[in-house]
Amino acid sequence: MHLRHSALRSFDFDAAIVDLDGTMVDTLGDFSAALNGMLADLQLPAITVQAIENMVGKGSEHLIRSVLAHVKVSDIEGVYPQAWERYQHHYLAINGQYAQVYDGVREGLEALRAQGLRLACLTNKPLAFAQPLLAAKGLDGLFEKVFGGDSFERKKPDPLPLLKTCEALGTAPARTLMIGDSSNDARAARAAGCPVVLVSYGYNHGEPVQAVDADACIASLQELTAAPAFLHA
Ligand SMILES: O=C(O)COP(=O)(O)O
Ligand SMILES: [Mg+2]
Repeated sequence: MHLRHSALRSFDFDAAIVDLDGTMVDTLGDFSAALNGMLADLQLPAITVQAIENMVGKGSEHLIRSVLAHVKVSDIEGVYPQAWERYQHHYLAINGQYAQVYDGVREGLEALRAQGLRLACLTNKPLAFAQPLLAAKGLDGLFEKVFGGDSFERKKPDPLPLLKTCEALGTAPARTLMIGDSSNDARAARAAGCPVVLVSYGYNHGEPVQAVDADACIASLQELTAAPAFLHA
């Protein structure tokens, strides 16, 4: 594991807050199926997975607006209500069918739990999408709390969802590790006062994740437990 700040070793964590898309589950196939179903219903051109990848991470509202702009819709706000209705319809119909849990996720999280850490999932995805996805992938039992992009007034990169999640767990932000895949997660964590580790394999808006200000960058969640000093200095 590449640690950028040796101070991280001095932390003894009570909990971890784990991002969903791009961190635990590769959901690009689901996003592609739901968005292209929506576009077909609206008689608009299809979008590639590569283009979608750079738009994921800031919640569904941002995603739909970005996709409509990408296919050159001029009246985005006029089309938005129907687009959102069609997107929800398609997403809920396929949720998890074209998505895969990344290697090492289950093992890494189980090991954190075995070390006594409490786990919460915090995603910018709507809660109504996140809960069935975690259940479909058999990950739901790992988490004491699950919060979505619509659970609080503001989404990541605002610190509010992290602070609210710490409050729900009853843990101090400085003793609660954020595990994510994008600058959204890192910025929210920094502002909330949570240490933050990013995975190298997710979606970071088309930018190299190694350039993001975080405490470590890891290739698998299993690395968190392969270096016990990281967790219990
Ligand atoms: O924007 C999304 O729907 C995905 O968000 P997440 O990376 O916070 O899970
Ligand atoms: Mg993510």
